[in-house]
Amino acid sequence: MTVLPEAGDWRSRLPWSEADTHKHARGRLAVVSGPAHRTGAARLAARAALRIGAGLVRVMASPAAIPVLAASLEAVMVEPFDGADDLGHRLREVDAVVIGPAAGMGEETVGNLHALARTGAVLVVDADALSVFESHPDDLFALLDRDDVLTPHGGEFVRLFPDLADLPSTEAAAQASVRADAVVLLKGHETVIAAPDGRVAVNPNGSPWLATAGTGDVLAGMIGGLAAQHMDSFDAACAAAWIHAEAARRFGPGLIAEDLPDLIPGILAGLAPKDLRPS
Ligand SMILES: NC(=O)C1=CN([C@@H]2O[C@H](COP(=O)(O)OP(=O)(O)OC[C@H]3O[C@@H](n4cnc5c(N)ncnc54)[C@H](OP(=O)(O)O)[C@@H]3O)[C@@H](O)[C@H]2O)[C@@H](O)CC1
Ligand SMILES: Nc1ncnc2c1ncn2[C@@H]1O[C@H](COP(=O)(O)OP(=O)(O)O)[C@@H](O)[C@H]1O
Repeated sequence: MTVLPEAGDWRSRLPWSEADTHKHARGRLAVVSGPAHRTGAARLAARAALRIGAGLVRVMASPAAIPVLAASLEAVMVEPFDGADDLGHRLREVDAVVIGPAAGMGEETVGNLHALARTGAVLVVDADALSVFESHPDDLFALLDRDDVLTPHGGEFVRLFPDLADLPSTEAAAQASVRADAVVLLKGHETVIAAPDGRVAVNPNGSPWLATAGTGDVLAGMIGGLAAQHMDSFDAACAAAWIHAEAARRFGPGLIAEDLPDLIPGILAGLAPKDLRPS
């Protein structure tokens, strides 16, 4: 088991911009939104993904949700889709997708995940897109590639891996990752990240200020944003967990999820190579 040091092994693998880059090359991420009255979670994830460096971020939504999203997003783009096949078609050239935050517990979420699995993008699967598979978790695992990332909190973990839930969290995450054949980030006061090749890390800087609604949605966006920049998925999950907790630690009392994305640049500035730091 590897316990991450303060700015762990992933630090040297953070995706810093090349001089000749452009927004498409910096990484294209999509976030699938919930319906019109449940768009906040996708917006949190999308903003976090931009702040962590993805070059181009789109929120995909039903036509009814578009006016709500368009009224509250600027740099994040908004795009309607009409059913799962259309979603998969529109996202055939993205690098990573976040699905689950407030996505809904219906067959629509299952269908969307099936379509996204065919795109080849790295999938960050969170919240409802995990819980909807409670009675048939193997169907979810069959859709995943090894570089996809599952991000359950404790309640979601029990739904997918009921027989592992009483194990110590490192062992539980490690076994879950092998079973799902994907990266598993098990959220909690001590977040554990496991990859199917046996890597396991415990995030060292957790902050209880994160125990507030929507912070997990931000984390999903951060992982997606790093994966979209072609960072290895396990490293992306480790880096995102550390930066996320560091943001909460620096902000302290009164933190709400909306605060987190705008704290990311200051943390990245401290991790950047000297020539890329703000002057
Ligand atoms: N701004 C927005 O739009 C936001 C939208 N959001 C969206 O809302 C939806 C519901 O999200 P959710 O996380 O509350 O959902 P869900 O897992 O169904 O129920 C929670 C139940 O599970 C249990 N539980 C056990 N362990 C747990 C743990 N470690 N952490 C948490 N729960 C744990 C616990 O049961 P208990 O143990 O208390 O019996 C609890 O009652 C989902 O779509 C999400 O994306 C949110 O992201 C917030 C911001
Ligand atoms: N007591 C705690 N100490 C440290 N981190 C916590 C604590 N409680 C929750 N967190 C973190 O807060 C985030 C909550 O995510 P999640 O439960 O998915 O919330 P939401 O669905 O509301 O976005 C996770 O990153 C989790 O690790």
